[in-house]
Amino acid sequence: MKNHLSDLIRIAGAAVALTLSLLGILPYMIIPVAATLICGYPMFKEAFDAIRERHMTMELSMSIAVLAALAAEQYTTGLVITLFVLVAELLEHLIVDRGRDALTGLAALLPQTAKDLQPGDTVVVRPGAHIPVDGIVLKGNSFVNQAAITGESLPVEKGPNSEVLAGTINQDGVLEVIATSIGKDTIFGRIIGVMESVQSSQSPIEKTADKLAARLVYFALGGALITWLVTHNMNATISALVVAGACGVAAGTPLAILAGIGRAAREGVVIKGGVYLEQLAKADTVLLDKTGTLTLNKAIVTDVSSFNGIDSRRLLQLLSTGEQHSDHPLAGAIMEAAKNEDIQPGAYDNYNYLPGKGLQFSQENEYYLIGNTGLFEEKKIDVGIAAPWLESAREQGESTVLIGTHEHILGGVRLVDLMRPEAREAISDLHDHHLKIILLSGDHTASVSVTGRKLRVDEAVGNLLPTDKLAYIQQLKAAGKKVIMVGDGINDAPALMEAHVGIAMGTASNIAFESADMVLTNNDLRKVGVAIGIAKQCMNVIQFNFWGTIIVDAVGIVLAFMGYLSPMAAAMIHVISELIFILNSARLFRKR
Ligand SMILES: Nc1ncnc2c1ncn2[C@@H]1O[C@H](COP(=O)(O)OP(=O)(O)OP(=O)(O)O)[C@@H](O)[C@H]1O
Ligand SMILES: [Zn+2]
Repeated sequence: MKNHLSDLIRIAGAAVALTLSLLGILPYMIIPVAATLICGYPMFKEAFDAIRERHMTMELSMSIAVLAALAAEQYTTGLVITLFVLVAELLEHLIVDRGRDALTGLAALLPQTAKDLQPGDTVVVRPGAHIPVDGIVLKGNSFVNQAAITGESLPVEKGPNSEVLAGTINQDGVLEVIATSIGKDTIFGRIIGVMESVQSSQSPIEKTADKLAARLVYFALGGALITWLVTHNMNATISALVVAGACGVAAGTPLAILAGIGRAAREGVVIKGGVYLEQLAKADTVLLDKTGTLTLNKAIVTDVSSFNGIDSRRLLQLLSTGEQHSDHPLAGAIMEAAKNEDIQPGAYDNYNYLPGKGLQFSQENEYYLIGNTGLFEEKKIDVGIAAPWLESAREQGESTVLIGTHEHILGGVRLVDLMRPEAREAISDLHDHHLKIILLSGDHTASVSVTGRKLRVDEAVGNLLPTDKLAYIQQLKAAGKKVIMVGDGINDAPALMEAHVGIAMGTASNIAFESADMVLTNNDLRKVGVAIGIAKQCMNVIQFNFWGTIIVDAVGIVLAFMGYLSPMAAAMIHVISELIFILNSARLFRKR
């Protein structure tokens, strides 16, 4: 605010001097010249710095114009141009700061009390209070307003075992919460961290904007030079210098990016940099992981079958022994099924996880395999006896997990994974953005195809190991595709990093937050389409400002050359057109 105050004092000073000299009260040149030089000091200083750093800014062409006016004894003109520049800068700062405050103001919400807390501590949150930590509810029931973080407009009901997020507001009940992360490690803390880093780094389009702004200064200088050489008309030359603005490009571009990222954050999408906003707008292909991304990670065992006469309780017990430490979604379902039958997992001697295939373990000198058909084929174990059972599962779009020894197959379980309720709508939104949608999965191709047909995706590819997913993306990129990958962030980390834009689901996983370029904080798949819409709107605004500025500057210089523009009219066009472009960017802060 303090630099705004000095701006205001300068503006007032210049305005008083202008009024006095217009009224003829101060006929001497000394006052308007002194007022111009003193009030215009910040502009002259920036122009001087620009020359030293060999970096073109509009302050340079404006300063040349003002000095030329003073030299030609057009004191009023010099003062008016200075006044316009000062007013324009002040308005521009006010608009940009207002936008920035809307985002960094969030940081003030990060509860201070959290500093003394540790993960594992219990906090009591009263009605109306901000929840200070990310955590799990131990006791109590309440509705919580999560709009600031996930963009959900309706309060969300919370009870024992619900997850709560720092920075959200507890509405009506008392909640006892056990902290899982605090301060900067909370989702809210990370969002703020991302916002800060976005403001300190430049995306490619911002660099383009800076280059364009510099070219426009050369353009103005060149236009003025030609005008002087051809017409020898000082007024026309000053007008040519003054009419060309570039702030709509130079300041409007970062403002639009910030606004887009800020709006996405309020919708529950954290975007880690302007570059991803650009990539989102250009994307033509979306790859969706199946398990955990399109499905809820809440698989249910629908059938346990034995193929060699082995008792089905014994089968479940072996399965739970193998799966007890796995965090694969299918493992969770198997553990749940065993628990429902009061079956306890047993002890094992050796254990190996086989990514994308399953696992093996040994117990009392017998080796067991648990996993997909690919794993059994690899170990040359005949699964012929299970073929009809496998086929009927796949026709239903169900997943299967087989269990066997190294000699023969013992049995298998069928599982259904519940589809996210919004998956279908999310996919149709993506189609509306003209994207090609491909389902990628480690699950069997037949059941992936069934899911793909249900969801109306363009292609469905199964039997992919995590490395195959990576290769698939590399292939698309080599073919010139702009690829978005949406995954659940744990086994998809390499694919998320390889895609132009990697989007992770989920609030909890650390790995997701690190390896992805974007995070959907509320797991709502529809927000991918929302983010793409915001990104496209942002890029349209930026392009509009680019072309608008080029056209206004070019037409202005031509009019000045032809002698149709007074310096005052030129200054007016410069300032008003720039303000329009900056307001065009600021418009993005508003919700649709
Ligand atoms: N712990 C496990 N127990 C049994 N089978 C497993 C296990 N882990 C992996 N598998 C088998 O390997 C396949 C591929 O696993 P992976 O984790 O690569 O993909 P996914 O998460 O199942 O599917 P998606 O690629 O759609 O997320 C699974 O479909 C399953 O058949
Ligand atoms: Zn300007």
